[in-house]
Amino acid sequence: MAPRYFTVGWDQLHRDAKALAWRLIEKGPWTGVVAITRGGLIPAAIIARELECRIIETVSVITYDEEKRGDPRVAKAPAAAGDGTGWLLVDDLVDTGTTARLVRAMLPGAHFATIYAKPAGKPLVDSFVTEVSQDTWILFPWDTEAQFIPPIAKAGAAK
Ligand SMILES: O=P(O)(O)OC[C@H]1O[C@H](OP(=O)(O)OP(=O)(O)O)[C@H](O)[C@@H]1O
Ligand code: HPA
Ligand SMILES: [Mg+2]
Repeated sequence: MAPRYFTVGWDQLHRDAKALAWRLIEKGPWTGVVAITRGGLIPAAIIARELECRIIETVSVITYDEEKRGDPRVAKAPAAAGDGTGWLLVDDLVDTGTTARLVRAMLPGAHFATIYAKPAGKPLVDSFVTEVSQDTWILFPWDTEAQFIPPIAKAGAAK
């Protein structure tokens, strides 16, 4: 398990996705957006809205079961997008780069954009917004919910 967590709320996710859209608008125009599902779906929706892009394609890659990494499996290949030229490929983050390597091989012409990037995956991304350390696990808003936490004094007394 990763030793530290970085919690991202909906507001921050929206802000960071819009910051990515600002970087991408000057690199376009784009034929369409390819979302790497599932994590790339919400970032792709926000970016497509900002870029006024109506064409959305998907590629589904399953690499993790919760925080455990396995062999990447393509559950759905992109139906359109050719070799990716003119298309924007969007994911929530790049971590080890396992997913990115696989998808880049399918769409070598695409511009690959993620909101967050860890050092091992950073060389595989064309555009990103925020770098986090390799030992940080990013908690996305769709994977979390708010819950009660006991006061520090009570938590300390239990030790
Ligand atoms: O750089 P990597 O080490 O490959 O990790 C990054 C990938 O892992 C997560 O997807 P996951 O496999 O959990 O599937 P999901 O998007 O459906 O949740 C995340 O959404 C990225 O796609
Ligand atoms: O840090 C992460 N957070 C959420 N999903 C992930 N998939 C790979 N790395 C991560
Ligand atoms: Mg994913």
